[in-house]
Amino acid sequence: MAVINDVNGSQAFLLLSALSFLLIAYLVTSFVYNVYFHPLSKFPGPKFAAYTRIPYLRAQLTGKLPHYIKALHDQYDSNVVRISPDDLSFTSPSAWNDMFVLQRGRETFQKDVIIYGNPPQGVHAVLTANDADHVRMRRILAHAFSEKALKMQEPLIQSHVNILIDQLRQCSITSGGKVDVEAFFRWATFDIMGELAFGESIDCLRSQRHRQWSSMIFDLSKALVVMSASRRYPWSEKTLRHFLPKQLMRRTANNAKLISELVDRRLKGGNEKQDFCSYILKYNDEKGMTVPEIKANASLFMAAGTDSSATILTGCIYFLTQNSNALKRLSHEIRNAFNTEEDITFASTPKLPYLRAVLDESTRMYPPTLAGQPHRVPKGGAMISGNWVPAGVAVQINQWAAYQSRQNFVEPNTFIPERWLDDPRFSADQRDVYQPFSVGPHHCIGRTLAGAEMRLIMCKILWFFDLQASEDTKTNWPDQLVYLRWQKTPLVVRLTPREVPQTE
Ligand code: HEM
Repeated sequence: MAVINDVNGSQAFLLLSALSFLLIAYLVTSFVYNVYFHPLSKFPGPKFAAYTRIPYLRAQLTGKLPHYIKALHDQYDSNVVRISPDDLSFTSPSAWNDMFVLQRGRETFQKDVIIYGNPPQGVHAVLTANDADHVRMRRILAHAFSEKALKMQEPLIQSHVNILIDQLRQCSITSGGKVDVEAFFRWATFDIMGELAFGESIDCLRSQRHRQWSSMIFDLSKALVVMSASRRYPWSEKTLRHFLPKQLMRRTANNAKLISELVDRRLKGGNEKQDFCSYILKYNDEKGMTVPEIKANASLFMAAGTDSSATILTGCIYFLTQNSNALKRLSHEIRNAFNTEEDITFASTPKLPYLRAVLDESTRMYPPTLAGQPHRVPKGGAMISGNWVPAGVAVQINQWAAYQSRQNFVEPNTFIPERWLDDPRFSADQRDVYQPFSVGPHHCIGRTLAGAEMRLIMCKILWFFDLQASEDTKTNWPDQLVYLRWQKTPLVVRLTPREVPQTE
């Protein structure tokens, strides 16, 4: 009996030893291959990141992905780094065109489905649609985002900006001047986009009813990051889904239902409003969009067209409160450009050069789009910024890392609007790398709208109020985690209503 046990024991020992040996051999071989022989081994980056995705996933799940990518670009002093076994990050200006602009004879770079995932109910909006569907949807949507449409939409947007100003005034009176502008900008941009996407107000500024919707975006983007990390491994996607907060999942489902009802109501409502649907209905022919696609796009507008502008506006207020010269110069420019409030319009505000510089510099310091837009290199490979990259590799441009790079900007970590005004101190700035709205066929369709909205809001705020930091303004406010978007915390500043010239 003892002999049999000994034989079994030694067989088990041999088996275990063989398995351990195979495992070690596999780990060593894959390390040596990934680090020294992989087609990406020529790119700079840490050996551990070349070997395993663990550092990337850790950064992603702890809300520090842009920080991780920026640190690697700084450490290797390079505008291309290998951030995981098959991911490259670029911060060079030419990478934008090389990746996103159509090139004859080359297939397009496709969005990395591991990151973007598949849409609920399988209906894609314009952002993730395949090339043919993208062209079809974009053709219809272009009418709703044209200069002409924007002109017609101005009264709607002005009315919401006026509500914002009234609400800020009331809040500043009741709270001794202290106002959390982060919340107000989020509510205002939701109200404006609700009006344009559904033809009715979500009314976050005046009522509590839908405010939860606007604050939910932060939790939702965390959940999206967890899901996208989990898609890396087939076993983890289904498992991790069970750990997402049930309340968030319930609220997301309720939201989707609400969006669907709002679109249904709008589609029944005819064509007299100046919102997006009026254009979609007018130009929707047999090659147009289906109702589920209209709903998917309405949902995208609420996600893409609200927090992005609100982030730049909040960042802009923060940087102005920390830079008294810039605040003084901008207040002076705005208050001298107009005679009365009525002069502040979509047509007049682009004429203010310092305002443009302040908004660009706020966007450079605190860009709202932080996902890096990971895309896969198409069949046949591609040249990106002078580097040959094989097919299938995931490539991205992380805007924050690119804008904070000393290879691209002089004094990159300092807020200096003058750099956008041809100040010779900044002649070495690589301004071409600054593409907050991306380039190519998928560039932001709401770019003109966002610019008009942000200029209007900034002008009206500095027209009606004196702005100052308050004792509650955190001086390190932008030190925030990132889950696709900055996880913004309240920004409490002092707004004091000022005497303004009255309309005759
Ligand atoms: C300052 C504010 C904004 C910034 C910085 C911004 C930035 C961007 C960027 C970088 C993209 C490309 C995303 C990608 O390819 O993965 C994009 C796409 C898009 N944006 Fe914006 N956006 C802003 C405001 C808006 C607004 C107000 C709307 C209005 C609804 C909007 C609607 C869209 C849509 C629909 C797309 C997808 C376009 C396509 O795939 O063809 N954005 N935006």
